[in-house]
Amino acid sequence: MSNSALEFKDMSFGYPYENDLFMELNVAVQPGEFVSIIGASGSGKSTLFKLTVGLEEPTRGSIRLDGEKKANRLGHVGYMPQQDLLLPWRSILDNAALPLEIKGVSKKEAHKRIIPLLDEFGLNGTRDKFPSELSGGMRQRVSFLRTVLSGSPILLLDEPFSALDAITKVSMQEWLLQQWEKQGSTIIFITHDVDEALFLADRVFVLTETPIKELKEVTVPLNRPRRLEDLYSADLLEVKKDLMFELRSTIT
Ligand SMILES: Nc1ncnc2c1ncn2[C@@H]1O[C@H](COP(=O)(O)OP(=O)(O)OP(=O)(O)O)[C@@H](O)[C@H]1O
Repeated sequence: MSNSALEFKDMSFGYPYENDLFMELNVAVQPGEFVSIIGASGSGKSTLFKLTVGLEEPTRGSIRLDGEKKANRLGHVGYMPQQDLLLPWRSILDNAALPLEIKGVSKKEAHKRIIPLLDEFGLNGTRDKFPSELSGGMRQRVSFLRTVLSGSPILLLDEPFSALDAITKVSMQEWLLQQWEKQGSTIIFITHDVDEALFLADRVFVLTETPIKELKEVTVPLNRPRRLEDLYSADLLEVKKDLMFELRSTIT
């Protein structure tokens, strides 16, 4: 059996002078899986990401990527934030080139690698434009391309579509699923939106009580490729109802 892409093993963590937020948590995400994480504000979603990338370290237990405790997890995990963080003075091509340039690849070589990808990522005709000339959805495509170019097999996406309007959001979700199927990466996706969590993921992890000793887990009863109308199937509505009740019970 292959190693888990990401594994928390008996992992405990609390901020200094605070009670533990996670207590002996055991979670494993398999290679190529799409997992959503959902939870109320303050439930620990961002902290879970900070632990995964190594910005925080567990107080007990371990975090493994591909079966190994890595000293520098930041270099092994791609991160896509809610805001696109594109540099306004750089063209789209130069923005996309940034992760390669940081790794020491020359600008010319980076451009050579990226130009064919622009088309693949639905960014045809944008290479010489600047971020301010692109819609929010297009900017997030560039941001995702940049995350993929980090070369990491595991991608952490932190509410990447929460600032988009409802229609753009749905088309970006469909687009993301196509990209994920093509790339074969492992994706962990934080969201506040139950429909989004269910539409995208194989499994949804729900952050409920604190300290978190286990993640409540829901397997999404949908086949792939996903279709928008699947969100209205009877099985899914039942799961959605349970998730909504679960989340509501966490809000005091
Ligand atoms: N640097 C810190 N020092 C101390 N406590 C912190 C720190 N960062 C977060 N916390 C606390 O840890 C808990 C979890 O915070 P976290 O940001 O992980 O939640 P979240 O689920 O991502 O919330 P949101 O959805 O609002 O982003 C909260 O009670 C928060 O106040």
